[in-house]
Amino acid sequence: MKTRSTYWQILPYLRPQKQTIGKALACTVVFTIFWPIIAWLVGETAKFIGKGDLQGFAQIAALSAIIFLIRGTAQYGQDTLMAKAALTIALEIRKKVYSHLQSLNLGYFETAKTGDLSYRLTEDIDRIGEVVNKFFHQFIPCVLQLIAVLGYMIYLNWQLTLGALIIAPLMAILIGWFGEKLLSYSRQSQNRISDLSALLTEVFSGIRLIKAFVAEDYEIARFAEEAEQNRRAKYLSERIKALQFVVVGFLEAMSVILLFFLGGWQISQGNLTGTEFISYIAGVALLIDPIAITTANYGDFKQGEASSDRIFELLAIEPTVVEKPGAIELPHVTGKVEYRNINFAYPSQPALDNGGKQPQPPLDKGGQGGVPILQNMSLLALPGEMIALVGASGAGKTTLVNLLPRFYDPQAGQILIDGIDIQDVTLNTLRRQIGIVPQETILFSGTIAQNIAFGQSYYELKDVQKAAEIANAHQFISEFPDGYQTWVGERGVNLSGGQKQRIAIARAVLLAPRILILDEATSALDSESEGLVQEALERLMRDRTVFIIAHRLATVRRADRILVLEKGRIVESGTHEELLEKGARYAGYYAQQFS
Ligand SMILES: Nc1ncnc2c1ncn2[C@@H]1O[C@H](COP(=O)(O)OP(=O)(O)OP(=O)(O)O)[C@@H](O)[C@H]1O
Repeated sequence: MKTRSTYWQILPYLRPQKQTIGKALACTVVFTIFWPIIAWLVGETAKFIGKGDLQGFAQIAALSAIIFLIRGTAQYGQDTLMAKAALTIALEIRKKVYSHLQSLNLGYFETAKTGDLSYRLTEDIDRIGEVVNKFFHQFIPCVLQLIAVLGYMIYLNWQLTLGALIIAPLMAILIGWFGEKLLSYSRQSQNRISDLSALLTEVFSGIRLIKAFVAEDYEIARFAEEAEQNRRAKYLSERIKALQFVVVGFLEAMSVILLFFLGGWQISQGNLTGTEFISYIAGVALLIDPIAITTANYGDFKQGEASSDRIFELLAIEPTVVEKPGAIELPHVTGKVEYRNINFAYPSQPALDNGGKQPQPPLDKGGQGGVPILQNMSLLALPGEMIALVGASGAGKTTLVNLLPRFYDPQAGQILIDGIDIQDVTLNTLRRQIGIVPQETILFSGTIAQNIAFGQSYYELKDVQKAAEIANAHQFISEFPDGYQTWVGERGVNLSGGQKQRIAIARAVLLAPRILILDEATSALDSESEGLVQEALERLMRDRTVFIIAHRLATVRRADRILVLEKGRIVESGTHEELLEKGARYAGYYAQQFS
């Protein structure tokens, strides 16, 4: 059961805006004070017109002009100040959610749907901004207007007002019921949109595969099904909204009829004059808008609560890889790496709930992982040593190297670099000393130079160029008309697999880490490209401690040590010659590849 609305969690974001909100509310108060005055003006105008007193009417008209000018100025202040506060609050929440996501560990993103995350970061946060805006900019002014106008009506004739308000509790109950319905349908509808957005991200990033497998029709059907679910959920919430307007409108009309009846009766009893009744009716007319707006607001707030739930659910997920308090900076290392009795299992991951009702419990802190992946793993890599990891798919090679930059933490054991436990150092200083060249190079939107200097806020172009030269990338980059300023990534220039890899190598060269993790590409490159990549890798690896997930025999052969992994254990270790001589697993792989 949900106990407290997640809206309360917006409060800390409101605090820094309290001055702006305060000024906006001051404008609102000025604006509101004029409502009963307007009702009074209507009565007075009717009186002067009824008497044919044009001079009196002219005075009232001049007064009205002044009143509307002041009121307009207050309204402008209220609108702009509130928009400013709401947009800033949305911006702060967006920045907070984004930096929170960046702090989550890699494992989280392996299960999260990227489309869903981007929906939360865009649409859901916008909706929270709208709720804040509407709350201060519409809801509070309307409530104040209701209070001011009702006060004036009670002052004119309390019996009449009591009669008009008889229907109010019934309305409140109905509005509450509609609100709950709307909240539930909005949650469904928002989750559906997230699903749709997740599906689109998946489809467009895998479009090549879809075409290769002629899966277009299948994907169209899948999209149509998701889009239909989305339409259905949205339609249900629109139907509830429409019904709400009809029911509330009907009750409003009934209360007006009742009012006229009671008004006539009060006039006949001599308790009310005709002019007062006109002012009174003007007051009633002034109530209609705020009632309609607050009713609609209530629906909006309930819909917005689903977005708020989804945002604070994200913020409640705790990163599992965190720095210790008082973590030290890892000094410049020589590159000695030691794994001591490491046990590791991937933590069981709760994905974000699509029902959206409850914030998810934080990810487990690594204690109760699932199937053991690495078992009692120990190894020592000396500075400058090149260690090749080989083994069947799923043996745990990637997992082993992923523990070094602390993408995950092991459940037991220690990893030391130059004798310092990596748990004791800051993540930045640890990761900056480990270069990674992944199997598949990701290029971000930006220039080639920015991509090579990725993650560095300041860089010299000459250093980038030098890195590119070492990585055998300078020549092809220079052939582009814009050279290093050529735009890559989305909607940028297309680079071949080999060119991308050389950019990734240049990245690592520029970083100049003492420790290097290479996941050798398995995709076939043309022989020229392969030669250039290989040469670039050789230069990159020189004098560094290298862990290489090796697929090419050439690499394996020249490694200082080859570790053969099987089911999370090192089952063989030695040089190429030693392992061949042993005639066991490695020799088997070798024979298999050559045959
Ligand atoms: N994020 C993850 N969550 C849960 N299990 C995972 C995750 N990543 C890998 N695994 C599992 O861990 C085991 C080891 O995977 P790992 O990627 O380390 O193997 P590998 O030897 O590098 O394989 P390959 O050569 O195919 O890349 C596999 O059974 C895999 O299914």
